Amino acid sequence: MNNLFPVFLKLEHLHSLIVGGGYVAHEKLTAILANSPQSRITLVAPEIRESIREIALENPRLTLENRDFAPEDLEEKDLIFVATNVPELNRAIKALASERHLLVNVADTPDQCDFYLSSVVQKGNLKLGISTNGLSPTLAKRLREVLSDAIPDNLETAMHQLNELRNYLKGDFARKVDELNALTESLVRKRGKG
Ligand SMILES: C[C@@]1(CC(=O)O)c2cc3[nH]c(cc4nc(cc5[nH]c(cc(n2)[C@H]1CCC(=O)O)[C@@](C)(CC(=O)O)[C@@H]5CCC(=O)O)C(CC(=O)O)=C4CCC(=O)O)c(CCC(=O)O)c3CC(=O)O
Ligand SMILES: NC(=O)C1=CN([C@@H]2O[C@H](COP(=O)(O)OP(=O)(O)OC[C@H]3O[C@@H](n4cnc5c(N)ncnc54)[C@H](O)[C@@H]3O)[C@@H](O)[C@H]2O)C=CC1
Repeated sequence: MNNLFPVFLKLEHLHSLIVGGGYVAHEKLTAILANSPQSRITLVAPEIRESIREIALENPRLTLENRDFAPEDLEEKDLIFVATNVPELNRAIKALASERHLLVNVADTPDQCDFYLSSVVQKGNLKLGISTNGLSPTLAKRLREVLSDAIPDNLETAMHQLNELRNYLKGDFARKVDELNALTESLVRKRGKG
């Protein structure tokens, strides 16, 4: 049983903090920016990889702080990604952040995470997030590849057409639901049932 509650965050409305500037921090950063390029992010670390500096050059909403983490870094932040190579420090940051009711992801420490990153299938406006409840990120990655291939590219056109119809039917909620359900029924009709 997977008890995680999936949500889709508008990271451009939030201010995220990444603590650490190594390989794992780079992975988190690219996962965030691949989905939400307008994210507002501050990254703090005494050593920051060149690959992260290059990303910062192209992202004015990414601020690099080249120094040790300080508790004040948690101020005015919404989401915290902890990825230093000092496990005790990661735990201490998680504790400080939780005192402030912030949501925290601690790299490689699922029991310290308030949320996990998911594997993401993107086809235009369609987005699927995949979680294995932390059991196998590799399976999540493979499923992303399988689903990316299986989902037809022309869904984008259908999505736009349904959106137009949805706007056209605005007003009478019950009628809108009936019409949209009738129109999309063929998408879910079981094979063999006509
Ligand atoms: C719990 C979670 C917390 C979180 O990080 O948010 C977590 C934890 C851990 N990951 C570890 C390892 C790896 N992670 C990946 C890849 C991804 N990991 C992601 C998410 C998550 N990873 C969350 C659960 C997601 C779920 O519910 O399924 C993805 C989906 C999203 C993303 O990170 O962007 C992204 C795939 C993106 C894509 O390609 O689609 C690979 C494979 C690879 O890189 O090729 C490996 C190596 C192989 C392996 O171990 O499977 C380790 C052990 C580290 C060690 O051994 O020391 C831990 C710690 C532990 O499990 O204890
Ligand atoms: N690189 C990998 O593929 C894997 C890494 N891990 C674990 O993930 C963690 C991070 O790994 P990497 O990113 O590869 O390490 P890394 O050595 O590349 O980066 C660590 C980062 O933490 C920063 N840091 C250290 N003290 C800090 C402080 N006081 N304040 C702010 N930042 C500080 C460093 O400046 C550096 O940027 C480690 O615990 C590592 O054991 C686990 C599995 C795989």
